[in-house]
Amino acid sequence: MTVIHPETGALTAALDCFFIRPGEDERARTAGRHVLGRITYGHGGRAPLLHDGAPLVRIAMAGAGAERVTEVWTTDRPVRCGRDGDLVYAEDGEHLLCAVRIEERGVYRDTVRAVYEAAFALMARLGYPDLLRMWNLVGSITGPNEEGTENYRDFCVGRAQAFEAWAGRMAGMPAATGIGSLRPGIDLYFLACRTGRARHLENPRQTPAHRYPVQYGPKPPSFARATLLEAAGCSGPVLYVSGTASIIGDDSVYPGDIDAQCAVTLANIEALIAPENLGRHGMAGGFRLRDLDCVKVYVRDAGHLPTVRAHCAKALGADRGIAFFNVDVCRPELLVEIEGICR
Ligand SMILES: C=C(O[C@@H]1C=C(C(=O)O)C=C[C@H]1O)C(=O)O
Repeated sequence: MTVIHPETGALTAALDCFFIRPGEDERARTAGRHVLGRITYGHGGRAPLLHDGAPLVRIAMAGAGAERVTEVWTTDRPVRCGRDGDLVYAEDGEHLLCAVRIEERGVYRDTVRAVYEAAFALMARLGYPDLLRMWNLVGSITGPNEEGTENYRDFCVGRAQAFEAWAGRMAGMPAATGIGSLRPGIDLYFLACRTGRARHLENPRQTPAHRYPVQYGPKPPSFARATLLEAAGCSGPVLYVSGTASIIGDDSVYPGDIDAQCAVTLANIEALIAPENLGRHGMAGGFRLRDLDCVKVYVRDAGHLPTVRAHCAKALGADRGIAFFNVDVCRPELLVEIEGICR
């Protein structure tokens, strides 16, 4: 159930997310609520810091001439923020948002592992052991590191090692995004919650990413296709949908064909969020494409943007305030990727 705020008329939920663009004022949406974090997908990237009582993450995702978008996370509970080494975080008693940046380096895996383990340790120490969503914005994602290994594969090794080291202490791998950014280095931010509310889902059309064969890299990507956050307080269940692309089984399909890749990506999401798939995982409920909100769409070639916009408007609704970014996807042949939140 979603509740209307008595004064502002805004929809309120225990944890909420919305986008603001240049010239828009966040105050109409934050009245009576507390900000858990702001993530600016803009022109410059910087290490995250604490600003106005919450983490401020700035990631280079908008090219020259492209519009900046800020993702604002709010909660109905008071927030406490802090810093732990390079990590900045905010917590509301139910949820934790934390962020960190890894500066450019020749090889990423050991640092990725250390940073992930530091985030896991913070989550455990503050009492939010269940990771529910991770975003990994990787500069030159399909480019080589100084050993000649692709940066994404290098990143996946460190992340997998962190999950292996914490196996038994973590309730599985959550929904994620692993996407290109426009600046060297890796920006990461995570959402975690108190124990027992997060359930992870796979997609009947896709091989679980953590079981991809070795041809895609020495360690498979550690993530689930979606994470369902059970209701808390006045909100209904929320489904966090991972970055989804034109992959069937473990194969990238329709290389070079943007229309077909859009269709497959949207069909993958439709199958993932459908009542049948939640039922398969022993969960009630389900969603349709038009329930997707806070949608971010990543498009590799700027020339494909109009086509992708048209596909998304048709399938998701023209009025959804979708954010589009012209960045690389984690496999060179993937032209488009879509993520969002169903509620
Ligand atoms: C597109 C895929 O993976 C991408 C990479 C992810 C990661 O490594 O965290 C998560 C979702 C996608 O952004 C896929 O494998 O289907």
